[in-house]
Amino acid sequence: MAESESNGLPVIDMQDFPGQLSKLIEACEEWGCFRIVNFQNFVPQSLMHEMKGVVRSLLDLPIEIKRRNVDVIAGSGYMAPSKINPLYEALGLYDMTSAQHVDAFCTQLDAAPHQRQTFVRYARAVHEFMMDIGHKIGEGLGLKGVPFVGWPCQFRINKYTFTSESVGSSGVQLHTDSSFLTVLQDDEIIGGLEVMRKSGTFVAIDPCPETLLVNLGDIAAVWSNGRFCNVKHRVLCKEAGIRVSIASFLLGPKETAVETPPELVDSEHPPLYIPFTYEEFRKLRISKKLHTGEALDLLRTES
Ligand SMILES: O=C(O)CCC(=O)C(=O)O
Ligand SMILES: [Fe+2]
Repeated sequence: MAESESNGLPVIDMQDFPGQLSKLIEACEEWGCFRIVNFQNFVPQSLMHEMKGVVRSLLDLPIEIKRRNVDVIAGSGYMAPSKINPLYEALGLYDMTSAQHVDAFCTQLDAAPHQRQTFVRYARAVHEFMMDIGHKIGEGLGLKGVPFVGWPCQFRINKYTFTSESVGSSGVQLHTDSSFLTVLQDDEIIGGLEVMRKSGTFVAIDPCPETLLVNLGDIAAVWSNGRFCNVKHRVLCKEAGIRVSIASFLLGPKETAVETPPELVDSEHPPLYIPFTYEEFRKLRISKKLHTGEALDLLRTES
């Protein structure tokens, strides 16, 4: 798949490294979003396919069961269709790197043994994949250490009930992810995702089976000292059908402040943000209702 087939969205080939390091960094800076191909040694197609089946059946459970999926941190559990997002609902868990959290989620939803196994395999595979992308980002920036070890990973499965009557209305409103990096297995048939370029224009991210999408979030903008783009995105209903996506969010350091690697700070690039933890940031975003990255402006060194 080439950029010309993806509305200009960069396509990163996992089997072409270190050749694609500079392309990867440019994608992080200019788009904050890219498609990935040839990652089968991390996340096999068969596992993506099986996981999609599991996710569909969990999202089809009766609402009384879905409601058992309570929040561990604000916004981590079940989200029922609401006034703001009537076409959307989601299930999720706070940290897919924790066997206990995955187990608790599966128990809440009465998952069958084969569903649990698929979930555990997917969580492990996607986490390793995220760490590898993180590693490559570090390498592309010429960093010495390997960051991102021990960072929690939120997990969310999204269902959009699109009908011909809802075409043109919003599935999920414009937002940035609060995370450092999000790996998205988007629906392979039903489109609707759009990313906003820095210029303000929207680009449709059309379905592309057998690939994964990466979005960078607010923590990536902080961690990179303003170099990386926390991409704004939304989902619109453009056609009738059930749209299902699987999102895994590498959040930020667990208890310590988000730290910019020293290589990215110098007299020409002074620190842009005061030190804060991911948890503090998440609370600020929620309490101020700032979901498109503006919460970062409250944490700038000169504000
Ligand atoms: O469903 C999608 O394609 C996007 C979902 C999303 O943006 C999110 O879960 O943060
Ligand atoms: Fe998102």
